[in-house]
Amino acid sequence: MEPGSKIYVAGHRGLVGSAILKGLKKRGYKNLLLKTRSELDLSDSEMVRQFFEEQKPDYVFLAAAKVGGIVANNTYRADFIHENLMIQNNVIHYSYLNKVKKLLFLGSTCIYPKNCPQPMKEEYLLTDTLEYTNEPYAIAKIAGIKTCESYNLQYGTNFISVMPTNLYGPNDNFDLEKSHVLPALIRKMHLGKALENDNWELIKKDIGALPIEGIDQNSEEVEILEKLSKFGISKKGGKVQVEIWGSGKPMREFLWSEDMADACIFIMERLNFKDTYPSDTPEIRNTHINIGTGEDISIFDLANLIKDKIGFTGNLFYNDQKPDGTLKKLTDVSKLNALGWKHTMDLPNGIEQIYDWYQKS
Ligand SMILES: NC(=O)C1=CN([C@@H]2O[C@H](COP(=O)(O)OP(=O)(O)OC[C@H]3O[C@@H](n4cnc5c(N)ncnc54)[C@H](OP(=O)(O)O)[C@@H]3O)[C@@H](O)[C@H]2O)C=CC1
Ligand SMILES: C[C@H]1O[C@H](OP(=O)(O)OP(=O)(O)OC[C@H]2O[C@@H](n3cnc4c(=O)[nH]c(N)nc43)[C@H](O)[C@@H]2O)[C@@H](O)[C@@H](O)C1=O
Repeated sequence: MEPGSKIYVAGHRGLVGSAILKGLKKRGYKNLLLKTRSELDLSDSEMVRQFFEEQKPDYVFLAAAKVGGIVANNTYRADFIHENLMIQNNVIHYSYLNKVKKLLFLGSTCIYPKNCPQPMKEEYLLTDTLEYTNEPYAIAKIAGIKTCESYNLQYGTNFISVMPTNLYGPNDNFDLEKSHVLPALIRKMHLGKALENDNWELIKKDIGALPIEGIDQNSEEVEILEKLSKFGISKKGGKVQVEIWGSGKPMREFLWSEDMADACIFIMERLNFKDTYPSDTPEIRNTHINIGTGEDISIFDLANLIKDKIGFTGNLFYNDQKPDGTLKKLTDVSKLNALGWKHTMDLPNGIEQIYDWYQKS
């Protein structure tokens, strides 16, 4: 990429897109093409066609998608497969027709088989059945990787796919039901601590800044308390309890979003699709690159780490009526590390930074 290249970041207000935008600006890229969802709905093929024909971007970071945590994936199954297929089909196809020089597509480690050997190497994709809770999303993402691969092989495009682990950072989704575990636990324990201190000003400020479905910040405190308990934050006999979904046993690997963005830009600046493809097998399963830290932590330990960092002193209750999902999905990052990239942010520091960010925003 040249300093003046026209670079389109799709989804630039989301967790990953905003970090990519920040990273590109930091490196001096100035010709950045940005559209909000209301300006350009990427699931609308006519709008996408017009946009690419008019704007002719040189490079595309495809960070727009329908994204959510385990319960959102399991509940809105049709939306996750439909919207993701629409967005990626439109963006990839019109990138090809308009001669985009390079495109980066984002998969996710949850699309490896449910019982994948650990750590997960790139070639383990499509070797076994998927985790049920996110199967529709995973199938859309696998289709995205295979779309890029097929356009490269048939049309000679230069579309690269990466496979990020669970991400967190500024501009994450802090919804109590639809978000991923790390932002959800930050918010639940932040509210739990406020409840321990009877800090209703803070609780109402939090709900005002980021509405919780069905809760009016101006309601009576007893009513707010009753409704918060439906989201797993409750107070009984003076003791506050925060609910953790599942058994606490699943292991997850967490990568700071700005490290993820750095890896994406690193790959776009240095690699072509051929560098990421195996040269010796007709059965291509590993045309993508894992992005992660190579280290994981149990949800139990994560919850206690967040509890300590926030200073919440109440109880944690493990609700086995909520799904655990995949028990382990640790990336093998040797391919990326061998290219010279490694993450910089460790989890304890990342949690401190994201909690700071959350309190200020
Ligand atoms: N978060 C994670 O832990 C992981 C994420 N990924 C992948 O990274 C990518 C980005 O995810 P993340 O940043 O977390 O997601 P976010 O939900 O934070 O951001 C997604 C972005 O996509 C935009 N978007 C969604 N639908 C449309 C549409 N129809 N038209 C235009 N824009 C749209 C959203 O816009 P708006 O805000 O206006 O709705 C938002 O800016 C995804 O491909 C995801 O699968 C992979 C692994 C883990
Ligand atoms: C990134 C990845 O994200 C999704 O997969 P996931 O890793 O299972 O996502 P998660 O962050 O929602 O949960 C991780 C673990 O944590 C537990 N857990 C505890 N308490 C809360 C809680 O309060 N909220 C959430 N969300 N999870 C909780 C939860 O039960 C699970 O065991 C995919 O669907 C897929 O879309 C994908 O790509």
